[in-house]
Amino acid sequence: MAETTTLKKLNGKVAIVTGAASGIGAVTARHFAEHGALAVVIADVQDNKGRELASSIGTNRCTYIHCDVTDEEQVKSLVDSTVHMYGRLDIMFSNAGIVSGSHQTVLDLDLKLYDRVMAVNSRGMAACVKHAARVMIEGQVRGSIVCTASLAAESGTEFATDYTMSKHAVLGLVRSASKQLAARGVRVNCVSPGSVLTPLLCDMLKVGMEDLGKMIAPMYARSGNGMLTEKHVADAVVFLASEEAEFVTGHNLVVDGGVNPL
Ligand SMILES: NC(=O)c1ccc[n+]([C@@H]2O[C@H](COP(=O)([O-])OP(=O)(O)OC[C@H]3O[C@@H](n4cnc5c(N)ncnc54)[C@H](O)[C@@H]3O)[C@@H](O)[C@H]2O)c1
Repeated sequence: MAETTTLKKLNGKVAIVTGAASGIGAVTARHFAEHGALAVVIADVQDNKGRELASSIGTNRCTYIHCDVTDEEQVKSLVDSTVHMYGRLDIMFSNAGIVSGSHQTVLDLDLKLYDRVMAVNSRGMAACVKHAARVMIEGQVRGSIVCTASLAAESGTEFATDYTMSKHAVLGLVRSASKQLAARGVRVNCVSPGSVLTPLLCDMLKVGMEDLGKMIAPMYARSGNGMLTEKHVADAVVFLASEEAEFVTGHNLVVDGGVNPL
């Protein structure tokens, strides 16, 4: 009984998770439900995967909404529909992200790919923070917004210039928004995961899931911590989203087990 009570850190909360059809977002959406969230809205562009996840969590408290975060109208509509269906918005986990299909060193920067990465990872993130914060303030909710940054948010990389720039921008957004929204009762933080086995990292490193596992396992083996998984990141997001973190805002919570390849 005591165990069940301590697990429910998000009792009664209404949450949106973007980029929730896969990887870190999918595991976090499920984790929100396990932590007692009243409702979890899964937002993504992968409709089949998003719908399957929503029904596996349970359609009584989980809904899938198609939302391309590069389109501000779709983001506004996602937030408004959530408030319409569930009466409020307590938590926004703004997590959708992509990488370019090429290595993107500065000398070879393909600016069309650059624009796409910035549109999802930076502009999309800003739209989610903007519209979530507006409805939280309007509903007088002491809300929590958590964005997904990256280890690449605070360090340069050998390649992926566009991705690195887009994640640096997330830190600027979180630090500014947290200052602007503190007096209105809305907290804004981010998580910065190390390498996690997801389709995004496969795309970035141009390998399949099995080979990716073989590539990153030795790095984690050296640390003695075991592999970093989506669940470790989800635990950090639940903490930031919960009232346990009620005095935490403007923070970048690095989740890498002390193994930082950058
Ligand atoms: N996997 C890692 O090692 C790692 C490390 C640091 C940060 N991150 C960040 O974690 C976040 C989640 O990535 P992941 O690793 O779980 O990858 P993933 O590819 O499994 O998930 C990303 C999700 O975002 C969705 N998405 C892409 N474009 C979208 C758009 N325009 N609108 C809405 N949804 C969109 C995808 O459909 C997908 O479901 C990203 O922001 C990524 O940059 C990942």
